[in-house]
Amino acid sequence: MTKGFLVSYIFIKLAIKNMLNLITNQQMRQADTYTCQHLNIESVELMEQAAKAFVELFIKYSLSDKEISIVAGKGNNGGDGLAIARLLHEKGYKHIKVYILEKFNSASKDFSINLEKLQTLNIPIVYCYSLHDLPSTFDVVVDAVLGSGFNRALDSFFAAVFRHINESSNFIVSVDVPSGCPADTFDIESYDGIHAHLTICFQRPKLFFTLPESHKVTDDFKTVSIGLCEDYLQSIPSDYFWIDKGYVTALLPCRKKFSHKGSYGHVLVYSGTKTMRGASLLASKAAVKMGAGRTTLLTDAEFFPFANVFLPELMTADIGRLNDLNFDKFSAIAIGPGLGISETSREHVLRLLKLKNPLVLDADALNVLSKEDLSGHPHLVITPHMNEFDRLFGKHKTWYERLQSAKSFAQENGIVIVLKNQYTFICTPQGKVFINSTGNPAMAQGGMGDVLTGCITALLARGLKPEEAAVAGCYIHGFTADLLAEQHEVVSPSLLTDNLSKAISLLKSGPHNIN
Ligand SMILES: NC(=O)C1=CN([C@@H]2O[C@H](COP(=O)(O)OP(=O)(O)OC[C@H]3O[C@@H](n4cnc5c(N)ncnc54)[C@H](OP(=O)(O)O)[C@@H]3O)[C@@H](O)[C@H]2O)[C@@H](O)CC1
Ligand SMILES: [K+]
Repeated sequence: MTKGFLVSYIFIKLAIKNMLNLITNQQMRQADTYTCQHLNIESVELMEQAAKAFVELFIKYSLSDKEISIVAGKGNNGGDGLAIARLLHEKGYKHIKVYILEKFNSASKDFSINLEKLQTLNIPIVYCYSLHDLPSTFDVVVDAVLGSGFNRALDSFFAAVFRHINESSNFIVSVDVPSGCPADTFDIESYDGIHAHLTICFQRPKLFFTLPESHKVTDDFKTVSIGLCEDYLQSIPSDYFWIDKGYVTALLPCRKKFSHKGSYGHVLVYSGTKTMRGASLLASKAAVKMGAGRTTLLTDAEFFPFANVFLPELMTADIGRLNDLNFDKFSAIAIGPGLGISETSREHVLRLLKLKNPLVLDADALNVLSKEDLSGHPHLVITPHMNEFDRLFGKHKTWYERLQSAKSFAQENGIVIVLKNQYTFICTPQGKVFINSTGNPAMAQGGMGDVLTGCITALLARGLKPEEAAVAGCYIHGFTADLLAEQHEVVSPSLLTDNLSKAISLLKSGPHNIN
């Protein structure tokens, strides 16, 4: 092993180790106990740290002139709420009122300690025995009724309180999880808990928040570190990982001195039907901007002049002379964007599946296949959206079920499935799911998937493994759009593609401002 290789190997290992593994509520509670024992601190100190971390983020929302109602239960989530009330008071917040729901069998020790501290301050506390003890409207609610200890169906009192808060508040911020949220069971069918505008999670985002069904529970979520032992958390087994910047930057290959175009791989993009060639042009341009050494567009000879004017860097190959084409020279191939559904399309895709070149299948390349066609290729990435996925793998009632199908198929067949979502899931042959943390609604426009296909294919051509190319491609695609969305209401696929290379530089170096 050379020294340079060894250094980058260690760096990548460390980056994986430091990536956030998503864990269950139960495991989080074990981490809570472990941290207290290991650091020799009382659990109430951990509660103080959690409340501080919450407040630090909360004050960034500039709500100090609003009336803040802290609605608390009597477990530790409620204890957090009381500590938050005290800390906001210390920060100079003038309009704080605390409502304690009295329908709990008992109070936790740390709740009681925080209640005692709160009672010494000039903050109104209302003890609520019925719905009538709550005001008719709220401005800002800090929801601290139930957290990870939520363990059974809500009774009519809690359901009525939560309905009232949902219907009569301007802004609801939940502590750790929205009260009543089925974070581990994913059972959202008849949800009657809090619908937060923002949830501030402790230490880890919840897997549930990455599933589209969670829109009933929270509009947005942010995660704050509360000082739990990271080494212990990282040792908890999990199949789900939240992709972060450090992991992706460690994956990206450097452009080295004395390198040349041959050092960065050769991408082949199959062009689509005459009416949808824009899709393959977008994929090709994304491959160029993502740093592939060469990119060739396979298309009809009559289209060569248009392709060359659109993107002079593109090379062209004649689809009419396919039998003369030496596929061995391509380091990675993309097919699907604008392909069209036909028997000929299916023949093209099946031919590519017989080759060993790293391959990305998207859109119509998936629409002409069945799932049986997808096994046996050693370097295959497929990038379906929900409908494409369900056509191949059958209808799914929930996103959690869909995710489980993708996870097991990827593992059983040794392929990478990029299941597109606001938080795209990348399911790997090792049975892991990487969850992409970048991207935003400004990207919702036709052609965006074609750009993603180009990004992933270029990274494959540059030598990344299929799961690495998929993870890095998704992250950079969304990261570029996030930077652009600060200045643009809509981030079109062309705009995103034009800025890919700049965004990669910023990703590696910061600061994160694209202009
Ligand atoms: N993990 C960490 O690292 C840290 C966690 N921290 C915080 O602690 C929170 C977890 O606290 P927790 O364990 O006390 O549980 P919590 O959510 O307050 O609820 C318990 C109470 O609710 C009750 N109850 C349950 N279901 C119910 C229902 N359907 N309807 C009615 N009642 C119901 C239950 O009743 P019981 O089952 O005992 O009868 C009990 O009284 C966590 O989310 C975070 O905010 C931080 O402070 C520090 C670091
Ligand atoms: K809560």
